Amino acid sequence: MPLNKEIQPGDNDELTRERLQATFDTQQMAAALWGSDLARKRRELAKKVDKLTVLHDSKDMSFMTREEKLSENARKVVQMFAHVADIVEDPSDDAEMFHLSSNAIGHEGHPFGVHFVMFIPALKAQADDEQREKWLMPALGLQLIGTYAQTELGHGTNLRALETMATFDKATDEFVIHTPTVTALKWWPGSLGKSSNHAVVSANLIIDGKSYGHHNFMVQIRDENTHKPLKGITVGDIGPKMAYNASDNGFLGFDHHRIPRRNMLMRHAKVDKNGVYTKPPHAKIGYSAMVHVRSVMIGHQGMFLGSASTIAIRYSLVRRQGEIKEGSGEVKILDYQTQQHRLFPQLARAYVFMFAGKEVRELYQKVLSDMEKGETTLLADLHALTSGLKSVVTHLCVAGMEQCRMACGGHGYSRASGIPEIWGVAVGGCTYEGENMVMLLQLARYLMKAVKETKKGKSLGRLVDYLLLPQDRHSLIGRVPQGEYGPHLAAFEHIARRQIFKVADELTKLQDKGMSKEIAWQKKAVELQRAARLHTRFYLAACFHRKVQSVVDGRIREALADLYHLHLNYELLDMVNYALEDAYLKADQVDFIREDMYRLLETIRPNAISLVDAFEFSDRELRSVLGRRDGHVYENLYKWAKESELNRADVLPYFDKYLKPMMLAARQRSNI
Ligand SMILES: CCCCC/C=C/C(=O)SCCNC(=O)CCNC(=O)[C@H](O)C(C)(C)COP(=O)(O)OP(=O)(O)OC[C@H]1O[C@@H](n2cnc3c(N)ncnc32)[C@H](O)[C@@H]1OP(=O)(O)O
Ligand SMILES: Cc1cc2nc3c(=O)[nH]c(=O)nc-3n(C[C@H](O)[C@H](O)[C@H](O)COP(=O)(O)OP(=O)(O)OC[C@H]3O[C@@H](n4cnc5c(N)ncnc54)[C@H](O)[C@@H]3O)c2cc1C
Repeated sequence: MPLNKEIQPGDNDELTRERLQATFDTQQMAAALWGSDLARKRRELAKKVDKLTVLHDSKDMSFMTREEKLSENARKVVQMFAHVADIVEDPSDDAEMFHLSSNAIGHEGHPFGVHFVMFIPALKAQADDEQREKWLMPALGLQLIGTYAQTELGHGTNLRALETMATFDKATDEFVIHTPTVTALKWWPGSLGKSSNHAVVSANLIIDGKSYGHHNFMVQIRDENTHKPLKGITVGDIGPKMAYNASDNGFLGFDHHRIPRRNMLMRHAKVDKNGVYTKPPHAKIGYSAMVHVRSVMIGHQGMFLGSASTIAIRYSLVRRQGEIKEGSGEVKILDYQTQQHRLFPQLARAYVFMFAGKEVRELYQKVLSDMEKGETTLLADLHALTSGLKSVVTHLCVAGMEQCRMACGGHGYSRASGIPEIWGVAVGGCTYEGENMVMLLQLARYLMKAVKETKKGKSLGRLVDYLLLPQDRHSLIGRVPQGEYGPHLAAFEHIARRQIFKVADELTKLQDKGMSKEIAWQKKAVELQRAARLHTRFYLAACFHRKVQSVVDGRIREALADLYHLHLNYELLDMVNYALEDAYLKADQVDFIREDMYRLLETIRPNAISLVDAFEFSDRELRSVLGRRDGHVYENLYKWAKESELNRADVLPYFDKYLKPMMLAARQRSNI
């Protein structure tokens, strides 16, 4: 029995030969990646979606207009929910539902895009019991479609500057929701433009002329039957974007629109009928829906990079171009060292991002259940971790996906590769849920606090315990027996700790000279975000280490360890300047890291296809001609191109309208 369970009759022989080289069982590797239960569920649901033709794309989405895309995904999402009980084991399992959606709908968006990822999590965390009964139950039952409307035309990052007002009117026991300026228009919320009929709206709570900062309110925006905007509400689509064009991100304005007092989400903060305000147990508890998305994004982004790696690696085993040894025939492009160096580190990143995604979800679930009991101690740790991971992972994902695209040469640039679309979706993640630089600075705030605690001999939390450890002056990389990678991980730790303390000291020095804390922060902001990045990259490497250690099966552990060691080498080289600055690493050690990385590229090469097969992306989910599981790329590229709307006729009207008259006129002039 081959270890790669992907082999099927009719496959391209080249890929079959590659698959037969695997040193591990792909289904076991899939279990390590997704968790065994989810891997099994994914496999089963993909088979069911294959059989349900109502869930299939009616044509390739690349050839559709925006309106066709919106309508197509609305059709499929409705069918998906109609059949959900036959396809998934547990419709309340977000991970299983995400995979169903990924197979049936793809990642370009659909009318329930924000409903499940923000609207429902906001209700779960912020609505009180009575409000949950009123809105959460209908929302889960798909009786209404919700969105999360926080960002405004003028402000997205600085939430304190949001302008939308919710003024309490004691006489009628209502809030008056109002958009005072054009910059106060809500701008960007997903599925708002044309699909949603309800929104969780962030607005400044004003009672008796006093502002209490922004809070969340439930607002019905469209009539349930006619779907027309309610009186006092202006709503529409904000236009095409880089990607996500099957999502109707929208704008929303209110003209003194009245809602009942009980439409403020009141699990934590409250306003009674006399206008008496009760503070929440934590000032930022109302930000929980954002933290939710940041926590799910990590694994999803890993999946996007995993998809791009699958496409590029499979294609690199089908594509032959040039010879390595003259006269011995063209080689598969994956046999070039440069191609391996371009792709395998991206594959390793995809793996670790998925592992980190799982860890962060576990912490999120813990914080959520704590919050239910009014306990918020771990909220700051979760905010710091998700802020750093969100920023570093999205940044590295899009950089990695771009490598995957370029590694596919010209065909990578075609939409047939599938990479442009997932790249466009993934790159949105650098901006939404907190612009990356801003979120890195949030983590930096936490790290600077951690330094203060460390100086008192205390730790701010588990994630920064390592700051208490003494700093080694020199690395042991290359000075310990071959195959020991402890010093590599120690180097990540050293680099992060040094940068964190360095910038903390620099801030202190500036303040000691009389500079205000805020100005000193500005002077050191670039260094601070670097500290946050290095801390997060250490977290990721340590997470990879934890995962490898936890694997029981020897073959899986060995194959994963190869990827982990490649990750350590590649990432260290990427940030080697930090280790050279204080002579922690010497030139010969850098050479050692490089040589070991090249060795690992060769070690990983025979397992390459099985490492990507282990993601178990179905062809339907991957939506890529280049990344087809069976490797039949060329004939299908030709078939795909023939679907182009431009091929509907040999001659298109613009020829007769513009080009022909121009050429005729040019010929006539030349005959004169
Ligand atoms: C399928 C794909 C769907 C995609 C859907 C996308 C949806 C969206 O994009 S929704 C909109 C998302 N918007 C954002 O993410 C906005 C980003 N901005 C912020 O989160 C905040 O404004 C901020 C964190 C940058 C600053 O907040 P602000 O309230 O102004 O901060 P303060 O200076 O008052 O306080 C800082 C203080 O608060 C702590 N903190 C901030 N956020 C949290 C949190 N979520 N949980 C816990 N603690 C938090 C922060 O750590 C500071 O603490 P101290 O250092 O102790 O003061
Ligand atoms: C695909 C997509 C989907 C979205 N979906 C939703 C949604 O469903 N609901 C919703 O409410 N919003 C949504 N948004 C909006 C999104 O959350 C915001 O765009 C995002 O938070 C960034 O805010 P901004 O646009 O105000 O950027 P800005 O803050 O204007 O950022 C511009 C630049 O200024 C810098 N900057 C800003 N503040 C600081 C600072 N304090 N320190 C240093 N640099 C700073 C940034 O780093 C960046 O370089 C979505 C956005 C996108 C792209």
